[in-house]
Amino acid sequence: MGIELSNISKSYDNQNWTLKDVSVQIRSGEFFTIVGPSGCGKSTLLRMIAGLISISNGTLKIDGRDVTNLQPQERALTMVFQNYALFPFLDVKANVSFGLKARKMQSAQINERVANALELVGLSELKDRKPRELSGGQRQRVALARAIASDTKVCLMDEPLSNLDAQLRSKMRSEIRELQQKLGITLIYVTHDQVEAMTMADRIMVLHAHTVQQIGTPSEIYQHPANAFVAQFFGTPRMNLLSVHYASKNQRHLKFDSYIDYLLPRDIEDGDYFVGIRPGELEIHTADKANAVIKNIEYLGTQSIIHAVLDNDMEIRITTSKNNTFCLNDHVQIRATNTYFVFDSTGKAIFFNKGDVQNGYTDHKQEPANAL
Ligand SMILES: Nc1ncnc2c1ncn2[C@@H]1O[C@H](COP(=O)(O)OP(=O)(O)OP(=O)(O)O)[C@@H](O)[C@H]1O
Repeated sequence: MGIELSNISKSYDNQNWTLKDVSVQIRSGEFFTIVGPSGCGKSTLLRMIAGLISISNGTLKIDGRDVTNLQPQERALTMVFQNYALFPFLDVKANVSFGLKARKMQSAQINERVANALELVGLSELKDRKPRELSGGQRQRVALARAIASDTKVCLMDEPLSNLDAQLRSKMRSEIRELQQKLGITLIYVTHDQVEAMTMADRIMVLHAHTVQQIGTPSEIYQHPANAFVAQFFGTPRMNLLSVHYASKNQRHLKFDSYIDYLLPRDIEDGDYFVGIRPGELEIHTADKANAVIKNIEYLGTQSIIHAVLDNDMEIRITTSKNNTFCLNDHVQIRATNTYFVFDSTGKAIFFNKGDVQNGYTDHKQEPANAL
């Protein structure tokens, strides 16, 4: 079932917008991730879709039906929460069947659905256990089984893996993705973790400062970020943003040094810009003309992250291969390769250069939010 959000906004206090004008069409069977920093309104948006909180403005349609003002149980969807929301006094199968009993379903049908759902998440053996007798990952699977057993075509998940350790989280990511594909459900998944968003989703919505910053596939968002916020949110370590002041077409006064000079497009207007370069797209050399000093080296096994300070005091991050031979306090020369972005003074992406491809930018960003 497809889900259509049209100019959805939320104000908790009638004075400030927590979210403003969120519009998107989520396709049937799509894995759609909502990502952004803490407090940007991800849970608020999910809860509005679920019907747990009211929508201040805008329209929500599920499968073409206007559900903006309907109760949660009238919206034909299920939700999996961060804390799993299991009943501690009920065993696994009773937790999974709870919603079905509430819907007055026949017990033979309930048993079949519960057995199938537990089979799918690999918990058939543990069906008589209480939640306290399960590991975190197993509890998460009970919550998933409950969503599966309900047999709705839309499932909402709010940071479902945040209580799990890194290894289990990575395993559950692929399990959830596989289940979603197998069942063909539409899944809206909230996370603050850019890696989770990138690895799981068909498409990602990036939220920040009360508005949608960009909607796109993981590769669109990584290759063509709409603005400096999105560019820095995705990718580890973060993209470097180097401020450049372009004073006249004939004479460039750059806060960085002459190595960045040639990166600005030829026909750019006077003004302040940021050149964005991912740490893996910089080269580091021992050379006569040093322009930076190494201040810190993080050894990560397959690569090292070098933190250096440029002659103009700007900090810059560079990733190198595992055979890093540089040392603290080395004077080095840092050079840009030919993959980089240019953002205007507001952070909007206006230009990118990738290998031999140079291009102006199309504007993905929505209009900024107005005050109430
Ligand atoms: N019931 C509420 N009443 C008033 N303000 C609220 C309420 N719920 C959330 N907020 C505020 O709305 C903003 C967005 O909160 P929300 O929980 O949606 O963010 P989030 O992106 O999910 O954050 P996190 O990743 O930390 O869970 C926050 O500033 C929060 O303080």
